[in-house]
Amino acid sequence: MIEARGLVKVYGGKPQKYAVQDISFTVRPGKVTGFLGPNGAGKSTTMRMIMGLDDPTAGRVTVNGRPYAQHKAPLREVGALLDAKAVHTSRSAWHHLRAMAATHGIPQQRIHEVIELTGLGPVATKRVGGFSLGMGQRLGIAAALLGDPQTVILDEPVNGLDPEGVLWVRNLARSLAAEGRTVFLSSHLMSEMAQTADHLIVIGRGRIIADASIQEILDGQGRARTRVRTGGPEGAQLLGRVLAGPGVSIEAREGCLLEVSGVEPRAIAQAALEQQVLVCELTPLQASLEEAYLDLTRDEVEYHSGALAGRPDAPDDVAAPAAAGRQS
Ligand SMILES: Nc1ncnc2c1ncn2[C@@H]1O[C@H](COP(=O)(O)OP(=O)(O)OP(=O)(O)O)[C@@H](O)[C@H]1O
Repeated sequence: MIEARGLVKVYGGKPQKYAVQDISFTVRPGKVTGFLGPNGAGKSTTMRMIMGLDDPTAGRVTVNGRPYAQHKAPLREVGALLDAKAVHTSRSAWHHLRAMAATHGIPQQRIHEVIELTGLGPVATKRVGGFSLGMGQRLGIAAALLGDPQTVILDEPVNGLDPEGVLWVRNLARSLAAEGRTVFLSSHLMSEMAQTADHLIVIGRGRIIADASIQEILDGQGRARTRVRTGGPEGAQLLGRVLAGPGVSIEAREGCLLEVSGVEPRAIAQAALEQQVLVCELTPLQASLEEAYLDLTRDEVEYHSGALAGRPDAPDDVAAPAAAGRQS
């Protein structure tokens, strides 16, 4: 279990930079919790504070009831992959893990287990300097699991991995959670988190903007739309005019097809009945998770892409690709 209360991190310089601004959250055991946010949102800073690598400017964070530094055997409580490149490149994977195990009183048998678990067997005696990105990530995860910790923290674990590697990390995270461990993974990709996490904590510009299950995040968008297909274009036009009003958005897709938000499907059916408009289809559409995420973080991204920068409508445009990919 990870508990953060009133956590603040300010970096020096002028002006001072709030990397994390008064955040509180709990990461519970038995679940995969995704820590999701755009680049520069404060994910790595938060994870570094959890691991005692950065001191909070204010607030407190504990792992399994205590600050990291107060655990007698921290590697057995919490294992983390924060920077996969932070290893001696001249050492072999085996030597890297053995050095860690030796300083933490971990038996050699456990080194064999994590090498087996992470598929590093064939390269265990090779120099880490020659490792591919994927092998480096696997070694970082092996190191995180070395102490058989109750809590596992992985910062962007699928970054740079091939599809097989991504699937492997996903399955590993899920199986660790199924064993009752606390699993906390960061990512800036909703598509990845949607397939791995049970619960999401969304951060933007150092503030928590959502802390909920995936379903709750979808439900909370309030952007439910309804696809309405009428018997002919005149009916669609008439219905569009009747439904129009404050808070209602109506998009004409084709002659006979409307997408309506801000009106319940039943009220649409009622209006069609009153106007004697034949309705051939009335389908509730749910916002995609990607769309929900873009909506949540629209104002929280540090930098929009160059092509959009400077345009007054930039934040709205950022959501356009997801809107185009809406699923029914
Ligand atoms: N050592 C530092 N000194 C000054 N500013 C920093 C430092 N580390 C991080 N920051 C700033 O704090 C903010 C949060 O950074 P952080 O790395 O925690 O974000 P992140 O969500 O992990 O982003 P990314 O996905 O890009 O890694 C950013 O604006 C970053 O530039």
